[in-house]
Amino acid sequence: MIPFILASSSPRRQELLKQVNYSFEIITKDTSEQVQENLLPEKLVLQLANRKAEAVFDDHPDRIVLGADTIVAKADNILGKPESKEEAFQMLKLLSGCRHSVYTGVSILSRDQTQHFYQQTDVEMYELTDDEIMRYLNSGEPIGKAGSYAIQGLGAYLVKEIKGDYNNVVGLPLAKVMRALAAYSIFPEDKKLNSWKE
Ligand SMILES: Cc1cn([C@H]2C[C@H](O)[C@@H](COP(=O)(O)OP(=O)(O)OP(=O)(O)O)O2)c(=O)[nH]c1=O
Repeated sequence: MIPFILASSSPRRQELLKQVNYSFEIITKDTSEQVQENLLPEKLVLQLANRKAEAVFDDHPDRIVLGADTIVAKADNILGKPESKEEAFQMLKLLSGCRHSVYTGVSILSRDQTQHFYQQTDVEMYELTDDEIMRYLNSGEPIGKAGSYAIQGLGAYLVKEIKGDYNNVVGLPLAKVMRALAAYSIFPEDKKLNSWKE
């Protein structure tokens, strides 16, 4: 099995793919996160995911390369990763007591085929007091997380309900990704998974 390239430095994406025994190697390249204004969230994540995948694919045109991007959207507000504690506070204040959507775009490039897709998961947060937000910020967890929270960590405390794929909120719509990768015959061959045949 030839490992594919994960063009992402996100530890969450790496964990999710390890969880299902995929063989992959991580190669990343810095790309700009600048996009034109007023882009729909789904278009935005697709554009950024494709940019990340393309930058690596250009150097490795004979490989399968997967890029992804996650953002949080509430009405017209698009929330990426916070650049400061103050910005993280504002984001959580905006999300408090409301519903928002998490979008992850995925781009899988190879010489033979190209696949682009996105997934949307709707999340409702509990009403948060300023004190709760401050205590959460002090944990340091919001750094590097779209929307300033991590559902898989202490951020679980903030989330009342979700509708859709949980893994998509963490950073990768795993079911869709596995189904897309099945097209390349690189399904995990872990003996433990098919030991019932022996
Ligand atoms: C909403 C949410 C986001 N996140 C994370 C997933 C992503 O790592 C991050 C969004 O940032 P991204 O820009 O999508 O990814 P990244 O900068 O971490 O990695 P790379 O650009 O190299 O691919 O937010 C969580 O871990 N948990 C959550 O609940």
